[in-house]
Amino acid sequence: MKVTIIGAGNVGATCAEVIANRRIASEVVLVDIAEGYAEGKAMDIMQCASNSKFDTIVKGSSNDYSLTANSEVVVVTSGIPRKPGMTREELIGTNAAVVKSVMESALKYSPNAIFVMVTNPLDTMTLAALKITGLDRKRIIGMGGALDSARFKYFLSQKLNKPVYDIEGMVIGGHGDTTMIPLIRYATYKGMPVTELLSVEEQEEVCKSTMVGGATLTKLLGTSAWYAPGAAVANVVESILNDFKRMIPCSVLLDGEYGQKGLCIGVPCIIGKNGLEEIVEINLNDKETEKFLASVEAVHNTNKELTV
Ligand SMILES: NC(=O)C1=CN([C@@H]2O[C@H](COP(=O)(O)OP(=O)(O)OC[C@H]3O[C@@H](n4cnc5c(N)ncnc54)[C@H](O)[C@@H]3O)[C@@H](O)[C@H]2O)C=CC1
Ligand SMILES: O=C([O-])CC(=O)C(=O)O
Repeated sequence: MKVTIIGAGNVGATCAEVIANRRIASEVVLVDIAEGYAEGKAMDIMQCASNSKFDTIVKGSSNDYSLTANSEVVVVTSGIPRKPGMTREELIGTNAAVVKSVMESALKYSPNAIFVMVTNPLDTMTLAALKITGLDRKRIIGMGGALDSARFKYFLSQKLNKPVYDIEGMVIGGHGDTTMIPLIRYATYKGMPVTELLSVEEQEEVCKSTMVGGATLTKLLGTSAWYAPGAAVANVVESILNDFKRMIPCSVLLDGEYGQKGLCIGVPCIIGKNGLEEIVEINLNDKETEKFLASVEAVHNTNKELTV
């Protein structure tokens, strides 16, 4: 099982390390435009192997895509991250050009791959990848909701003072500071609705912290986060390679689901060997529907700036 990761920076290299450490794939190829960088990251990760006890082979390539040939999954993390004070949407110009160049090269060598998009602004870059390649929507999945949901569960665990492992929760909508929708009504602690365990103010605090989770870390770190993003991507890759059919909120092209068409946005998806196996249409109440429609409008507005 071979995975290519384009962009050997913070998120790409972390994802490679998680995939190797958890033995999710047998081979990982990191590709980066910066000369020597991907080779260096790959060598560093491989020098973990004897202590961390994994057999996955991690290779690096300075923009030579022949090494990526016949990957089952291609992860796209290449592009610039935001700096404190910026929105993800401000990255659109630079990153759309990067996505265009890498998609064409990657597809040439791995014509049957499933693509997992990470580059921001995520929902728009996922749509860009679809437009550039003309691939079926099943094969291009944007990773945003897996990360946002992990943050949601973390903030719930902090507020409830319970282990994160005992908490379930999902975030849908756009992967943006104001567009994501933590579904608090569906969140549970061991099956018990968190809405029965937290006050309305506490619930609002958790949702707010989740929505600005990426911005908070960007302010603290000076660049955007990588550990949780890398782990979230690895989980999506794992569900594809093993055909686990896990339900993971991902940004995919809607074709009538949730009453929407022509945009990629986070919705609950069944992720398996074909990529997007199914979109799950959960019931949204009036308030959630209103938030979803606002999120759809915001993502459409960002998409208008796309020139690829
Ligand atoms: N969807 C999500 O949930 C998340 C998305 N992101 C996004 O992921 C992207 C990467 O973030 P980081 O890894 O932190 O950035 P980074 O700057 O650490 O790494 C990006 C890498 O891409 C490489 N690159 C640029 N152009 C390239 C090209 N044409 N071909 C190959 N490699 C190229 C750079 O040389 C760099 O090594 C950003 O756009 C960031 O906003 C980050 C975290 C979460
Ligand atoms: O905040 C950012 O720009 C990076 C990202 O998407 C995240 O960490 O959620």
